[in-house]
Amino acid sequence: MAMLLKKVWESVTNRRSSCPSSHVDSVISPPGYTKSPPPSSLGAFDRLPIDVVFQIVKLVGPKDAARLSVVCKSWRSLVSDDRLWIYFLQSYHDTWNSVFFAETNLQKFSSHIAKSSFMRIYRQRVQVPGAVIVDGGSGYYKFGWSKYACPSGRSATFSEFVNIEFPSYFRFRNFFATIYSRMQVKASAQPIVLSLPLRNYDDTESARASRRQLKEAIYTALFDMDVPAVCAVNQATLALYAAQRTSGIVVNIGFQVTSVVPILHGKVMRTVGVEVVDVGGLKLTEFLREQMQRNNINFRSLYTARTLKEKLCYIAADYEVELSKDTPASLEVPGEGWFTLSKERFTTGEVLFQPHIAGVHTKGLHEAVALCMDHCHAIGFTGDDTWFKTVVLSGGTALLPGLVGRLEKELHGLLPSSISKGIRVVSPAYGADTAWFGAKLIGNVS
Ligand SMILES: Nc1ncnc2c1ncn2[C@@H]1O[C@H](COP(=O)(O)OP(=O)(O)OP(=O)(O)O)[C@@H](O)[C@H]1O
Repeated sequence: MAMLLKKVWESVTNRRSSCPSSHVDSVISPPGYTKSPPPSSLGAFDRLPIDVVFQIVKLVGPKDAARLSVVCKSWRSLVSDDRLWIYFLQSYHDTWNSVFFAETNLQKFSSHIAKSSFMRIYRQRVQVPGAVIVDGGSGYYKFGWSKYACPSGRSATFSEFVNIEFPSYFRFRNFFATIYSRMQVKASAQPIVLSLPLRNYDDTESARASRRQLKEAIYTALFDMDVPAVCAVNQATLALYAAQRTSGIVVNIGFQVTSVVPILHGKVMRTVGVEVVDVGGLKLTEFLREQMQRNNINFRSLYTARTLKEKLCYIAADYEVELSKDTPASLEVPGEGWFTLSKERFTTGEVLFQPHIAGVHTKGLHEAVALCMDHCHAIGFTGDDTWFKTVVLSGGTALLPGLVGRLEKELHGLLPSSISKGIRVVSPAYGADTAWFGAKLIGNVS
């Protein structure tokens, strides 16, 4: 292998003087994701099959591949191949593995941006500084950099800012100023990609006005802080992008409520209707606390109940069958001691499907999703009856083990086979940080 690489460089050095040089900047492939035509002559490398030369270039890496492009037209043609740079994007940087999806699927939503070659896209990734990413969840906000693998910080929104969803200019100024100071970055230095909370879902004039008001308050607060560019997208659409899809139904199990959001080609289908269930992560924690108090399990803080919920609870595949089983499990909570839960482990999550057991009078999660699918099917505007059959879960509570299988099972039980055939429930790829990852993906689009 060392010999082969040596040969590449000898060939490069010999030919650099004889070939007309060109700069990497000028290399732009035709629109689309293309394969370059076979190069005319690669000198000594002509004796090797082109696939082998291609493999060698993969091995030399992106930096040296870019250098090869200035040797002559033949090498430039070879190393401009989109497949090579897609390979580099996906293999050389853990945090860039979604760039290919973003560039091929999300870029088309901004028709004014001309398509670039993947070689150019790669170079932009190296040169352009990242964006600040903020997911202002109603329970927990997450912030960080688009170039980083995960959020650099998370904090409880409700305890610090009471409720950031009410469009108050000063509340937003305070919220963003806190984040910029924690990130130790000047607001004017970076663009920001922001996830908007899912509120006022309806397709009515007053709901539209209230969404506009929320956006305006956010934009005004940010531009008054001299932020150079703002991109704000709703949480559900970002969760869908994080699952590398642009159409489907997003089920965001939020802090206070659960939203079932149909999205087609990146657009929330408000005409179909967004279903809202008044159960979220907080309700489950409170219900576990009540059960523990009832069963004389002593603890000091609500955070203990939350930890036990996150570490020991699950969703039963069949609630009635589970009730007849012995299901104890124990966990040590630092500062509080050991706790053992039994039936509480699955009765807590069952509130999502049977809210009445926690005294909440609303439909179950499966019923809300089935209703949404039924509406999507009835409207049927695309001629494609499959786009709504992928259900993408998001939010921390969606991490409860067993949720995917149970939701699929309930949907098959509720819907006629014409609708339920082909349904797939997708677990949240990034749990509570799902919207943050969707925003990061947008922050990385050229
Ligand atoms: N592994 C887990 N299992 C169960 N629940 C979890 C887990 N991880 C986090 N949660 C719960 O998820 C909830 C927080 O979720 P998340 O951060 O998605 O809310 P949010 O983004 O603030 O809400 P919203 O979508 O309403 O803005 C909390 O109730 C937390 O206890």
